[in-house]
Amino acid sequence: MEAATSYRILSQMNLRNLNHNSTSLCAQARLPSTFCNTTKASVALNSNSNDKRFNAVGRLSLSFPSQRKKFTGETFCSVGTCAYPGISIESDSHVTEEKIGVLLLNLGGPETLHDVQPFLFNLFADPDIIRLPRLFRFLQQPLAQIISVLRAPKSKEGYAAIGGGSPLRKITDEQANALKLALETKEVSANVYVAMRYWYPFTEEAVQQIKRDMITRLVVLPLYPQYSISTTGSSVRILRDIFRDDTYLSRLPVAIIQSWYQREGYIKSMADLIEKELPIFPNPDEAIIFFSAHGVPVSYVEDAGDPYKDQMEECIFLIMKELKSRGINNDHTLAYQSRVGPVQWLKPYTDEVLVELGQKGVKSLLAVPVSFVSEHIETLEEIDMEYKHLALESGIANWGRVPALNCTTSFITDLADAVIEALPSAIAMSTSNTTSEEVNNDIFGYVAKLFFGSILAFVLLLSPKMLLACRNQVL
Ligand SMILES: C=CC1=C(C)c2cc3[nH]c(cc4nc(cc5[nH]c(cc1n2)c(C)c5CCC(=O)O)C(CCC(=O)O)=C4C)c(C)c3C=C
Ligand SMILES: [Fe+2]
Repeated sequence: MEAATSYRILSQMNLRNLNHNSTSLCAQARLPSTFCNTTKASVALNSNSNDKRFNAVGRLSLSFPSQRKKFTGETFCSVGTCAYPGISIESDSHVTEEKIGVLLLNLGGPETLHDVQPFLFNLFADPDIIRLPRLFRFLQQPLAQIISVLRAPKSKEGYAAIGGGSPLRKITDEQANALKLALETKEVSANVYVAMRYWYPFTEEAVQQIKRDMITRLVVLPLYPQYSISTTGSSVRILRDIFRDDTYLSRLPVAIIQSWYQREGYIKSMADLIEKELPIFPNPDEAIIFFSAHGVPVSYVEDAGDPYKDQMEECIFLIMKELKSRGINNDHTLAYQSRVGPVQWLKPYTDEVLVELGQKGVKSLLAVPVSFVSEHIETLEEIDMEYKHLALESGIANWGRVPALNCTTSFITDLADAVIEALPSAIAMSTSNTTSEEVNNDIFGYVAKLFFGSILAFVLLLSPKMLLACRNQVL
């Protein structure tokens, strides 16, 4: 679970690496006087979307003017650098010691065939996976029991076909180690922890380790590039529940990276994988680039406001833009795989599109798994076996698939940058995560209600008719 040994970091280092886009910041923050200089001058920092301001007294604050949306109870930042409205790091002494932690969130997977049914139970017992109306929530666990038992044989077949278990834990641990090293290269030492949602190491275990290690600043990094209620949303909800009830954790400064599909490093790494794979085809220019994303039920997007579909489409757009800039102009398409149960899922469905493309005479197709950054059952079994078979059967003669990013150096380096950029925005969870705008609205709303309520009460209670009515009542 823990991919770290010891660490000591000076706050100066956080600031030195604040933003890879901003050379002026690096120059400023490297000054040894960062935390003791009493000059009040502020340095404006430019980043992609956030306005960051640093002043030489050692106070750093961030604001996110236009990116924030209210979203199922979470403060949501679509660019994904940080979830909180603002922070301040203050230091009385010359340097402040920090014990930095990075918490990687992932789904988890059964390690043996024996684990499959209990893993599925955990998954279906999650109210973010099967969304029952509040009134029927008491049915969640019995329903999870039934569905997991019914689903287990099919799932087991899949896991058996890829060696008897999910490779997710091993790959995520390797990513954690690689991220720790990448951070060290950038002079940030940190403990990197892994928290799985539905199997070992569970979120609770990782959080206990963070407490034991007395981490003083935490960056939460979900290993899902795009945000979905069913993935990042669910993991972060659990995390908030655990943190809320704990004195130490509720005061721990935390930055949550909600999504990172727009990051240049990630987009370029995906484009690299595609560029590298295209030459396997007899006519590389003619191969269709076929993005296949894990689906979600349509109701998530249409009723619950899940940004997953929009983010996925934007992500594909950015990858294709990057490829075009490299002179790669292949046709592309996006479809959704891995639907479960009888409800409508995001369309078009991967299996249906493959058949259609085959019927249209497409001969070469490069599959690109895009919603997940490690190999897992849906790449190794569903894509490499089921979909490949279906495609060949449908007349697609040349089949290729780009590997998952796993520990690709450029990708891990970019994750390290994302962590470093998020560090200064960490804020305690016990602090209300409502935005200042919302707080203002609340205050205005409260004052307005008080004002109009008082007038109404005054009019009603003191009007002669009312007084008369009251007197008649009493009499
Ligand atoms: C972005 C990634 C994922 C989304 C969105 C997602 C939503 C989602 N998944 C299910 C049901 C199942 N998922 C299963 C496995 C699984 N799911 C993801 C990723 C996303 N899921 C991964 C990476 C994995 C594989 C883990 C592994 O062991 O390798 C499974 C179990 C496997 C199977 O039986 O197919 C189920 C079931 C739902 C219902 C859902 C959205 C509501
Ligand atoms: Fe899934």
